[in-house]
Amino acid sequence: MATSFGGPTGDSRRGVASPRPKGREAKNTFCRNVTIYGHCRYENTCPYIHDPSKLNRNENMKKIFDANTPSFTPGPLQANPNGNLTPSSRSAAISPKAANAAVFTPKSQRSTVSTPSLHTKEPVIDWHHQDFPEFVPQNYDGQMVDPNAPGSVLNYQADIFNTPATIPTITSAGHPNPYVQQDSTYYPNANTFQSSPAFHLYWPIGPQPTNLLAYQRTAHDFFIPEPLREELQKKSEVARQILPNSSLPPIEQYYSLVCLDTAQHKNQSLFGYQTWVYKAVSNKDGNTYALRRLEGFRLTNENAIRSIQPWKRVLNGGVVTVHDAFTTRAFGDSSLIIVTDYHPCSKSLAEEHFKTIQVSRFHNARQPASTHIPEQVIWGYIVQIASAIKAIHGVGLAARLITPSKVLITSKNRVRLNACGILDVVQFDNGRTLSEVQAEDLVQLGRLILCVATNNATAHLSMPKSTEYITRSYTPRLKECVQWLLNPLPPPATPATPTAAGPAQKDIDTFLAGIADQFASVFDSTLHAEDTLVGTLSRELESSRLVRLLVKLNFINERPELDASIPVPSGNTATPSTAWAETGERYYLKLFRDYVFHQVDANGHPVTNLAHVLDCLNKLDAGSEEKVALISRDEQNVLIVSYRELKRGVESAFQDLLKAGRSSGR
Ligand SMILES: Nc1ncnc2c1ncn2[C@@H]1O[C@H](COP(=O)(O)OP(=O)(O)OP(=O)(O)O)[C@@H](O)[C@H]1O
Repeated sequence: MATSFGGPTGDSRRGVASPRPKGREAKNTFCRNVTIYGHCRYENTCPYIHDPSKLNRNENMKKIFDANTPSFTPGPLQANPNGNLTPSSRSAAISPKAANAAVFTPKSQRSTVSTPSLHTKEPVIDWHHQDFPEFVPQNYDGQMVDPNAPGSVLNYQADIFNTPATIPTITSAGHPNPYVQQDSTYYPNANTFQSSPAFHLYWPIGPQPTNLLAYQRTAHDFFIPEPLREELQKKSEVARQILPNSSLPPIEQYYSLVCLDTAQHKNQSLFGYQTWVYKAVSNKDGNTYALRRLEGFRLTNENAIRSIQPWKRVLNGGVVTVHDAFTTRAFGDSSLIIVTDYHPCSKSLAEEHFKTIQVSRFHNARQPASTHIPEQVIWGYIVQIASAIKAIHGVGLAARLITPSKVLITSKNRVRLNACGILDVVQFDNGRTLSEVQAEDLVQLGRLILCVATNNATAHLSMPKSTEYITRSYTPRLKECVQWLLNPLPPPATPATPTAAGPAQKDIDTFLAGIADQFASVFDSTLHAEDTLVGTLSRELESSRLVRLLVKLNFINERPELDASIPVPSGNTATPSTAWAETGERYYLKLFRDYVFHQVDANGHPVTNLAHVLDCLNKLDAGSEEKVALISRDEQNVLIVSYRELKRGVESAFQDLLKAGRSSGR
């Protein structure tokens, strides 16, 4: 393709020199760079005329520079009683239908600048214009229409903090969502997006990286950070993994079981049964769940299995949500199945912090890993688990199993209590009171912290050694916290210990009050993490918006089967039309595609500039009034259109496609 951004408009972005005019032509031809950009970079060498007074007023010139020719400059906006800003004078504004009157005929050999004109005598292109409600950005120019005085305009730019009450709602009415205007087959549930923010304020939220060089910033600025992308993709991949020749049977509505628990040695001491953990997909909702199977469990009391019901209502960020419990014979025995949320790529605290070594052929043991765990990480665990315990105790339950192998790390420093509710079923009649098992939760938390901090799964069995390690490696605050949790009775009150905050009792509320300062610090870290994620999300929002636009453009551009015509239904009968031919609005779009993606530099080398692409697509999506010079592939014609007209063309063409698709019953 001989795409070049030359011609008299060659002054444009790529700085390509004008092609040589033929003979006398230049003498009477006004330079298009001046017409389009107001100046010509190559004035010294460019053979075209740059001073309008020197121009021969022949017929041709009159046609281009006729004073009566309406200009593209939008007229001043005026507020109408509905609160919309509209052109003050119809004649001064460009009607969207002006695009219909484009004199541009790409197949012709004319080489003059074709400026859409309302007074053109050229035959009107067969453009099946649709009457779409066009999105007109409103209320962004510091001007708002005063609802109390229709027609008057408020200026709220001066003090945005003091005027919101007087600003008419910047809500769904003031910030129409681009997706709402789309056809519902393309954007199902489009109406649910009503309250999304202004879509044409394409400015990244949050701090900008300043110490990066331009070439380093491009991808970094626009896309999701690499580690996060990798983590999310890995999780998605793991969640979708299946075993093609698996012999595991489907259980109830759960199928595609994959065993997550690959350890040969099964620890039966926690539940009293051999356990297995599977990932499975539910055919009811398509979601993936974790199923824990207790092999050989026999249900002797119907009420036991019902004790899982209150756990379904524990929805806490620190607890792996429990969904169901039932018994099954699908494995050839009688097994208890507990269904919980599945967290792909998660590890238990034991897997993370204790190394597993094979002691004998049948027995593995967890050994200390060598790494020292930073105190902030430990406080993060304490705060998250304590808040989970608070939620559990708050509904009259007890976690009952807070051990390193049953606390899951689901993402960086995010922990959740796993296997909750299982002991309530399997030890239903054990006769322990609620306060006993709740007090036991605090002791188990103390033990867990001790083991994790010392990197030793059996640290609680050698207390003096472990306490000495904690004294050496961590602050007295952490040591006091662990001691308070482990002691059966509260220790003597000191200002730093939780007992200082209340009466001498040992419950989760007293503990939370005692570690309030750590809560504040963990909460602050969480807020920072959230800010970062929201910033990332806002970037991805832009990406997803542009993907939709790109998909639309690609639906429209150069459809081979529609190159000559497309059946456009008129009334009930489909009539053939030439609307898809390259003389309609699609021709603009095709040239626009060249302008965005197929630019070449002065040497004819491809330009792959992501910023240029994003800039153009953002303007197209916003329907900006800015004009763009599109050059035909044979370089003989230049077409000047605004992004707004291009956007209208995209909408119109896309609607035609949807109608054609529906009429063919697809
Ligand atoms: N809800 C879940 N979502 C994702 N993975 C899970 C879930 N529950 C457990 N797992 C994973 O399944 C594996 C086995 O879990 P399990 O609780 O049996 O731990 P374990 O280390 O085998 O403990 P034990 O020593 O008691 O056998 C672990 O790797 C754990 O990360």
